[in-house]
Amino acid sequence: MVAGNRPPLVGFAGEDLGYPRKRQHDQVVLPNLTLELHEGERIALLGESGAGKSTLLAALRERLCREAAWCPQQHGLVGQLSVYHNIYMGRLPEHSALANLWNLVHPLKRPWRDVNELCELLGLGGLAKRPVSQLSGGQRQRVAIGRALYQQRTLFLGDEPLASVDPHQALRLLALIDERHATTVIALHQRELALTHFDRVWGLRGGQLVIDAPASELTLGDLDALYPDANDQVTGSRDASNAWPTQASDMTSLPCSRGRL
Ligand SMILES: Nc1ncnc2c1ncn2[C@@H]1O[C@H](COP(=O)(O)OP(=O)(O)OP(=O)(O)O)[C@@H](O)[C@H]1O
Repeated sequence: MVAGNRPPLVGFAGEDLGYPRKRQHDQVVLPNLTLELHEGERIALLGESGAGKSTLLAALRERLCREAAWCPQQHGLVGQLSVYHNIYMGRLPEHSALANLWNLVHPLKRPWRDVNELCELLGLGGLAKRPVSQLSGGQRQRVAIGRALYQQRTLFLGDEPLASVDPHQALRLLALIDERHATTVIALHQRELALTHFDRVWGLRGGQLVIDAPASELTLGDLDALYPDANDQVTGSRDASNAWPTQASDMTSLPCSRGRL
């Protein structure tokens, strides 16, 4: 989407992002960062492990506060609690303490219905009562996405929310996220997906934002440059074993349906 002349939702102008340290110098991960996020943009955030994706997402989250739904890298789920209760947690602050306590034992009618509908869309139909500790990695990932969707915000920030799901599920989940959020910033490592399903790419390397460009103007080779090991891999070609479908309609396999300085 073209940002036009509208002011950004959030922007950094030559700012240092990183982590404060006691009795030492602060650790700056992304020095002198300048970027803007505009309403309606779908941003793929790429970079090798340790490049600073989580650091940037944490800074965006801090700025956007309650405007943004948040899907963390470590999921942050409570294993002993059911899928329902973990997804319900997305809106815990909206209910009274008494309602939340009651809901632990007797799920509230409307949230129970809404969460079950969401579970169907996420391919978790029939699992609402199951403890999260008894789910597969991909199912847990979908619960974490479900909890973020249940927050019902206009913005979605996700730290590798598609890391544990297969390519077909990833497309369906992305479609769900896009359907419910006007603006998204998603960290991921799937370069093809970044080019085919996002408007814009932010690429981090060596503490710098080295790519900030429309996806349509980039090639796989451009994204390879973000990864020092890329020379060992296939560049610009598609291995049939990990090729991404390009349309959500290509999918058939889903069972149902840190602080700034
Ligand atoms: N809480 C923290 N305190 C201090 N340094 C941190 C903290 N979290 C991360 N770092 C450091 O900041 C740098 C960037 O980490 P970050 O988690 O943002 O990278 P990333 O791109 O998200 O990596 P990954 O793909 O592995 O999740 C790394 O050097 C990391 O060691």
